[in-house]
Amino acid sequence: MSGHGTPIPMSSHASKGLKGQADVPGDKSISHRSLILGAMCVGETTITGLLEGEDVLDTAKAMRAMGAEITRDEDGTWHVYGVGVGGFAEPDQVIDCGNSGTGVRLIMGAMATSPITATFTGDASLNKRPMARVTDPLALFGAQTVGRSGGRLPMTIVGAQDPIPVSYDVPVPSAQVKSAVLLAGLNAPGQTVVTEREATRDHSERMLAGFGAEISTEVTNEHRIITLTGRPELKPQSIAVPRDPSSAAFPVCAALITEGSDVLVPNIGLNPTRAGLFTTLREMGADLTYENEREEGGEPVADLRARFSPDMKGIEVPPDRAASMIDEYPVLSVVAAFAEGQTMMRGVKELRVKESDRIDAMATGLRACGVTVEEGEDWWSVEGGGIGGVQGGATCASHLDHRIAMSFMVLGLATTKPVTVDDGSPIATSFPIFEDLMGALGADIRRD
Ligand SMILES: O=C(O)C1=C[C@@H](OP(=O)(O)O)[C@@H](O)[C@H](O)C1
Ligand SMILES: C=C(OP(=O)(O)O)C(=O)O
Repeated sequence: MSGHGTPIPMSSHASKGLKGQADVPGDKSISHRSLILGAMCVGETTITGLLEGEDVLDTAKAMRAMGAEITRDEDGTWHVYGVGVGGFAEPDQVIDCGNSGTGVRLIMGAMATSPITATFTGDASLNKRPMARVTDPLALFGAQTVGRSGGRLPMTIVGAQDPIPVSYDVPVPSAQVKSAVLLAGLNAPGQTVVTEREATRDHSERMLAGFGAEISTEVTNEHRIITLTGRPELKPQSIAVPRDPSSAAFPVCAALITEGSDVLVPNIGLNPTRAGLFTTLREMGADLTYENEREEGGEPVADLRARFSPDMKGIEVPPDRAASMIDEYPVLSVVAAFAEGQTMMRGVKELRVKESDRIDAMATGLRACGVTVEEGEDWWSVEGGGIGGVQGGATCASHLDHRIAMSFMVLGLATTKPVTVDDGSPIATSFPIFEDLMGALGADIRRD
């Protein structure tokens, strides 16, 4: 878990000619879901390419505490022996999900329709994040919740004894909320229906179908209506987790802003519910190409090739693209600082309730590095200074947020003076090999 250990101050220094291949780790969203769905089958699920970051390891611990047997071979293959839908055991300790919103929200959903009680907590960041968005729909299934004021962790959920299926319109664009409701629906007899107005990442829908659940999605002009039939017998799977586009974003963006760079990031999923950053960068004029485009496991995949792009222009990012790149706005704001003109990002208020208030965290650090940033509740804009136009030289706070820490480390590769973060330890939640991988490309990132 991040935030419990000693802070790791890090600095990033002007670098040139990033070169080579960046093999980024497995997808975080799919990794959490592989463990949770594996725990909800009877029999053995095998997982390769699992992201072994702290967030996912905390989910593995939680699934063990609720009765699943989970082992890891020396070669990195994971095995989950699940308990079946409705088969969770009551954990005898508090479940600590560390820094992970996905972990805690999905697990709360998965257990809320089982007759067990569980108490959840997290680190200082997670315990500030809103949980009512999940516990409100879980109450409709018959679960009861007691938490801190404002719907914060620590929080106890008493699972429903006789769960009833639910129809729920998700009021915020959130795959975590959608997924919590679907996972709760697994143990409710009958049909659970979830409606979302903006398409969010659809890994839960795809994986539930893969595990044999009866699930369908009806897409209209305004909605996506997902219908799940409860009490399926999920069938164990063999899962090869694809690489994480949200992690690929860091070496890709670093290559675009550092002179002489040419980096290949192979095997990245381009599921349209995740690929918004890459579309945006290409619209800005980035030299970012998709090589070897193919389908794997029903998902579009390509090798990304990113080269130094001195002529990028600021753009207006369409608000309806926000969900497909929600975790990538911090690093986009870094690229925007090196483009010519203004980049305007609207429809992004969800950024304020992530591991940190990401608009505030990036705006403060970028301004300290000499970049003009403006913001409102639901939007922000960055004035680009072009390549060579950003001073740097500041120490930026990471606020227990991996994406903020990594974004400032990318910034410092192309600023005139080095950029420092007060604490890089949260990087291990999603990208434990970040420093080694960036170093191997030629990025000068140091522990201070
Ligand atoms: O479902 C998921 O795996 C995730 C959903 C997103 O969160 P929200 O649902 O809060 O938008 C995203 O920010 C997070 O990193 C992973
Ligand atoms: C928002 C994120 O994660 P989570 O909500 O799972 O903490 C993220 O990884 O950027």
